[in-house]
Amino acid sequence: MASHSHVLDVKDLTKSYGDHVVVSNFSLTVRKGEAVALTGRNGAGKSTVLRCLVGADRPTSGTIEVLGSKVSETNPEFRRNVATVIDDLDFFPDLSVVEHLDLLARAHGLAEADELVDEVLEEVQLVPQSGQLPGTLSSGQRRRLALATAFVRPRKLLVLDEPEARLDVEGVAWLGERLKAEMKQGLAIVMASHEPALVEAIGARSVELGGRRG
Ligand SMILES: Nc1ncnc2c1ncn2[C@@H]1O[C@H](COP(=O)(O)OP(=O)(O)OP(=O)(O)O)[C@@H](O)[C@H]1O
Repeated sequence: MASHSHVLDVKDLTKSYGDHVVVSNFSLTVRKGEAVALTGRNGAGKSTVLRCLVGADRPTSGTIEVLGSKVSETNPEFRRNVATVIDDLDFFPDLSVVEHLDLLARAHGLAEADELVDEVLEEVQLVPQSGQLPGTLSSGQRRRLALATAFVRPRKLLVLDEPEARLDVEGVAWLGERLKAEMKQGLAIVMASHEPALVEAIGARSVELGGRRG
């Protein structure tokens, strides 16, 4: 698998909802250590592309491969390679912050899960909230928890939908530094973003989506 030069290879992705063509013949390749920012107005199709990349939605036509494997939410190898934060509402209501991170780190069989969870909790500044349930967190804290879930699991491609949303200024700066460090380790990133400062901070290649209105 290490021989694949592209981490992500999207060819001629088209996605329609009924008669509404949201994304038309979209192609993209992303290499190891590279970041791509999907930009474009509200409704341009950014989230639609991201959902297709992670297997949460199916393309109408076209192909998507991650390290040479077709996208499949049920393929363990695909899930080991792709970490995603496209929705921060998907938490178990009765598991605390630390329990969410523990569960993920252990489920993915990461070595030294306890240490990793402690480090990530510290980094996202949720140590004081570690025993709280997701429903009792502020919206920015929930976003930090969502980001933390991506950092306690294996990943070669990170897919993020507006990761800056609801983060304070300091949080956006932290995220930029964290993503840059991940890229140095070889992580490929695809994100949708409305925050030029973040796109610039990580040196992401901008790809504008321009679907028609309506
Ligand atoms: N399940 C669906 N059924 C019908 N139309 C949909 C569905 N999901 C998305 N769309 C439509 O697809 C278009 C693209 O939506 P998408 O969420 O991908 O845009 P976006 O670029 O991420 O926008 P934003 O910047 O507002 O997040 C919109 O016109 C939206 O209404």
